[in-house]
Amino acid sequence: MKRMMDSDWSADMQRYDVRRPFLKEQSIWAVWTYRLGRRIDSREPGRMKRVLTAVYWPWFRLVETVVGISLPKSAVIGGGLRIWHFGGIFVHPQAQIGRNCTLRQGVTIGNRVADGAVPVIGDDVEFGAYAQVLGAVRIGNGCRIGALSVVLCDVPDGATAVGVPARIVGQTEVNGLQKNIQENVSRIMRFGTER
Ligand SMILES: CC(=O)SCCNC(=O)CCNC(=O)[C@H](O)C(C)(C)COP(=O)(O)OP(=O)(O)OC[C@H]1O[C@@H](n2cnc3c(N)ncnc32)[C@H](O)[C@@H]1OP(=O)(O)O
Ligand SMILES: N[C@@H](CO)C(=O)O
Repeated sequence: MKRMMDSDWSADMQRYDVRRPFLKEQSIWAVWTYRLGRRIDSREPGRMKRVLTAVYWPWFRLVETVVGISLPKSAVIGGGLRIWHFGGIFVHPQAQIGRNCTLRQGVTIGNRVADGAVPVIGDDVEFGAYAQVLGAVRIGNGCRIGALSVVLCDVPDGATAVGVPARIVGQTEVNGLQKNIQENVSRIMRFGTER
């Protein structure tokens, strides 16, 4: 069978910058399984696709249960996914995650209520351990979500969101735009006291 090139998987592997990652990082089993599911879904309809899909489901359930990482193949996740550690990681089947994002143990990207809308995550986003991002929120490019934070609102490009519910505590330069909320807030406060 012709080997299919999967540039997203190649990008994932680059982020797992260790020798023999399959022996050292359980999370790569889940990432590999997710990419396999996407490749099967992209095949032309036919008997082979049906057979592969039928075999895929028990394999997916086994890996999901063993490593505690649920990456449904219907979710859209860009290349360069890096998951540190494992356990309690759930991505909603309709979620969208950009390129080069980093997840950690306990992260949930899902809805706020059953059948509710789900997050859209930009590129280069870092999720701290046990971060929860819930509902119809947009997380911009280059954001950082603090450990144990619960994000219920949009987070602009380059911002750091922390706490329950999450608040923005900082913003860095993304795409050439200098933004720093903390600086702007102190400037406004200084202006207020100097008048
Ligand atoms: C086995 C392992 O090691 S697994 C690895 C686990 N580690 C992680 O998951 C790392 C996640 N990283 C974090 O949560 C970090 O604190 C970050 C990235 C959110 C912020 O880091 P920094 O930019 O250095 O922010 P800094 O430490 O200056 O904090 C800024 C403010 O946010 C607060 N803050 C930072 N992180 C959090 C958090 N997770 N929850 C609540 N508040 C937080 C700080 O107290 C500070 O508040 P203040 O301005 O009122 O004093
Ligand atoms: N480097 C790891 C530490 O365990 C992380 O960022 O999660």
